[in-house]
Amino acid sequence: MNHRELSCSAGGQFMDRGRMNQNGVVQPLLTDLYQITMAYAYWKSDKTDDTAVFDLFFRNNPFHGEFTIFAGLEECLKFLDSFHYSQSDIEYLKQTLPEGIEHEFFEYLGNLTARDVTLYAIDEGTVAFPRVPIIKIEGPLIIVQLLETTLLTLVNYASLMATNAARYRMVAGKHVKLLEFGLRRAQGPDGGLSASKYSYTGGFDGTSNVLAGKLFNIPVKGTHAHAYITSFSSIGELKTRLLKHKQTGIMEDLLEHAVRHRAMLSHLLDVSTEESSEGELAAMVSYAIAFPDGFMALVDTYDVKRSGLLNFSAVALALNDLGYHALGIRIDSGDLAYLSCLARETFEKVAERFKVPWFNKLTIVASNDINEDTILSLNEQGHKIDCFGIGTHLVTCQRQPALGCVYKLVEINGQPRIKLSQDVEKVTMPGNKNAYRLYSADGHALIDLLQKVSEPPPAVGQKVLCRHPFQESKRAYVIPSHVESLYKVYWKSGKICQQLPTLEQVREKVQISLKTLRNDHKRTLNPTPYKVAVSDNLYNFIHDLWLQNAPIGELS
Ligand SMILES: Nc1ncnc2c1ncn2[C@@H]1O[C@H](COP(=O)(O)OP(=O)(O)OP(=O)(O)O)[C@@H](O)[C@H]1O
Ligand SMILES: O=P(O)(O)OC[C@H]1O[C@H](OP(=O)(O)OP(=O)(O)O)[C@H](O)[C@@H]1O
Ligand SMILES: O=C(O)c1cccnc1
Ligand SMILES: [Mg+2]
Repeated sequence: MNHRELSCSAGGQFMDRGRMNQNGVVQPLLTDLYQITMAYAYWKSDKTDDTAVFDLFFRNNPFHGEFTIFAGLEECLKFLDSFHYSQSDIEYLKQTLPEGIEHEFFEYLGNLTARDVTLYAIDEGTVAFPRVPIIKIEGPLIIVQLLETTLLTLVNYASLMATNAARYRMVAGKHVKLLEFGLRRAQGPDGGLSASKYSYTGGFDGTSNVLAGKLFNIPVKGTHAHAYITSFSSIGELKTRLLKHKQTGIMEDLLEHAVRHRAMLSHLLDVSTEESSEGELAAMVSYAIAFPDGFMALVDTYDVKRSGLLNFSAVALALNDLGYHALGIRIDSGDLAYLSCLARETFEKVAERFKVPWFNKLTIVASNDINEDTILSLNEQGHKIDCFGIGTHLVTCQRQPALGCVYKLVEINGQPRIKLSQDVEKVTMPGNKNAYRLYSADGHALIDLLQKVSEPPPAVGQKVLCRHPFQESKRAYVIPSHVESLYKVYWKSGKICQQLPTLEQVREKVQISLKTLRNDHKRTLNPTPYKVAVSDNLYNFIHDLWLQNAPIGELS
């Protein structure tokens, strides 16, 4: 993989070309061959001056949900900014495209940029709904066609991942920490980086992925693996037992403190020291010496109750003697509800007996194949987990591995285009459209409305007829208390023309935008679909065009 310039852009300011760093794999050849063969055929048929409008949208929300978080916009803009076929790209295409391609076409490709393209989009981090284009792109037909696959790959997984993360955040509640641990299981290195970035956007608090931390300025967090515990089998293996007292600076034997506390704890917790693992104790002592201010230990390697909690508490009390406060534990197997409650009870007993009130507040991290349903079930059972570490099912989007965003031609040279289908849901909405979100007086989003660009926007306090795009009898009057025009011009005349938010700001936007959705649209089981409508004018326009384009069959 050729990551030429893996780097995140610093957001928050207008970006100029010099600052436009992008994952090096995102380049014009990261596309399907058919975009380039079509480009040649368009060029041959003298369509270089044709202008087109394409809509980028999805038809169904993922994960049996009724909302999607739009993400990936900043990467699309960086791609437009850097769009240019290099000399070696052109050489490769010369060898790869069928023989007989006129050399002037390669010259044309070599001079192509996205300067004449205009891109409209909904803000990144906003909730979005089926059939409402999240990006609308206008410009010379050939260039806007060539952008299709790359824009889709930049938006599809990003939005899927941000939506998945937002759903985990909703079920976990706002007080529980969520960490993304998925790199080892992700769809390759680039998938892993995107997963870390967009799970943060969706509401995770950090990642274990160090490169993602560096590139995107996401908090990086972590504990340790079972290997660390199992690499020790006895206290005799400890090469050092000494740790400096935090306040006095005097070196003390941490192991000696831990062994003394362990003996006392074994009565309090009713666990025999013989049953517990000496290797685990040695591993924890050595880890505590390495990170006296950040001691967080895995307690499930042998037995949480009979070994892990006893050893952890002994080492944490030993650290306390030397002026340090441990952070907590991680549980990575077994019944996470039961074991987290057991751990909290243990900490409460220790807090009381040893007069260390902060022991009550030790962090309990849980991991091991966690998904949305596990969290819901743990919530029902009652648990004392403060932080979930989630890998596989988050990053692979277990419940639905792809979002079906598509990119469809809706207008060419000012003339609308419609794609018909036996499946009504797949018929495209023709023409250049604007999108509005209408809000009720209590601040909730009521409906998204698509109109032809020539129509005046809906006005606050005025009745608007909102029609189902395909079912004639489904319509409703809406009197909005607030009207939001969903599109902003993000790219025009070769420049990004909005101040781009930082990743942090996009992450905040996700939560703000989700708050505007009624709870029944967000519930996990059978959520209510959010309404997406068209104006009466657009309804008639679509259906007239449909009749003009659908052949009339003949029965014989
Ligand atoms: N209280 C609980 N309620 C519902 N699901 C749970 C609960 N505790 C754990 N789980 C989930 O149950 C599954 C248990 O996984 P598994 O059967 O592999 O057991 P394990 O504890 O990992 O076993 P091992 O000790 O062999 O590693 C995980 O997906 C975990 O997230
Ligand atoms: O379970 P996930 O949601 O994917 O979270 C990440 C997992 O990765 C680590 O162990 P790994 O799975 O590599 O090994 P183990 O489960 O066999 O200990 C960690 O201990 C978690 O269990
Ligand atoms: O830091 C951790 O605990 C971690 C990181 C990656 C995978 N599993 C756990
Ligand atoms: Mg595992």
